[in-house]
Amino acid sequence: MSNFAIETVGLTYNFGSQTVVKDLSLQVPKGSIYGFLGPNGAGKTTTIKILLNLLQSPSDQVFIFGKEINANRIASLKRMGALVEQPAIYGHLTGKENLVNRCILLGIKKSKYTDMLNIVGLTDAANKKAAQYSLGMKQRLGIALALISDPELLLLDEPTNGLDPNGIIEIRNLMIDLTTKHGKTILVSSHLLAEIERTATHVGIINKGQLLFQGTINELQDLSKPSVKIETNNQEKAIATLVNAGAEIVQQNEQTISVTFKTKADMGNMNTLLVQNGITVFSIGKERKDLENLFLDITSKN
Ligand SMILES: Nc1ncnc2c1ncn2[C@@H]1O[C@H](COP(=O)(O)OP(=O)(O)OP(=O)(O)O)[C@@H](O)[C@H]1O
Repeated sequence: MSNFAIETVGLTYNFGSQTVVKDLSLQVPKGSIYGFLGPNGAGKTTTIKILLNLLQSPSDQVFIFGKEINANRIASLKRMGALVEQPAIYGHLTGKENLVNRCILLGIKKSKYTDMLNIVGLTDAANKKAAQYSLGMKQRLGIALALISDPELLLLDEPTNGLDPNGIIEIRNLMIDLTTKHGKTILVSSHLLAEIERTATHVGIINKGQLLFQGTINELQDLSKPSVKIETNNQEKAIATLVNAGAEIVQQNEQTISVTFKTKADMGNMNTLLVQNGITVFSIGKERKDLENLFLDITSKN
């Protein structure tokens, strides 16, 4: 049995003569929150549409819970819920009515709507017209609609786009609840790493249709070279002293110097060296390149 909720194998997709997805091999583990990242136009929405069979993939390139999608279309779609682009909501109906409508359409017990409102935190707004919902509430209602048939896998295309910080936090917490309390797997796309770095367990980064990185969020963090940030009373002299001793300066400004390091002992040695040369060290500490810069590095090199 496959451990992956989604697996693509060398997936390639063209719009006319433009290759939009190139040799893409995604592996989304069951139970993960998989952050599908890439700049605008990278091919994220196209990939999600292929995963939902809204665009047809060549055979043997897309597998949902281990089953080839074209040969198992209905069975695969039953296991997936999705929010792609704008949620399909009727503004003149209340949140409850939108959900009840969907239940009727899918032949699901109407009472299911209460669970859905509860999961997405809209119980208090159940009888309010959806047109009066905030953008974040609309997104949550969209997720409730996607969840109503109880799919194991949710595909969310930029669900935090246009939301204010509170709305982003609500979606973030909802995704964590859905995986930890309700056993779902989520693939969530974004063009901003910062929006998903705190929730994603796994990350796939694409640019121009190609996968540039795939792994756990910790593996992504390990890629950023650790460095030591030093603040002294004489930056010029400190830089000269460190460079003389063979240190690699990665960044410098009026207040601080960042130097690569391998072990804690290196940090101690740098401190001693500076003090012995008459420099006062105000602070010295390990730092990591922030993930957003790492993301920009990865996507701009290709
Ligand atoms: N229906 C279409 N016909 C032709 N080209 C398309 C079509 N849909 C998307 N494209 C092109 O495919 C490329 C990838 O677009 P896609 O929407 O998948 O990117 P994305 O990563 O989701 O970007 P964004 O974050 O801007 O939504 C773009 O160059 C886009 O212009």
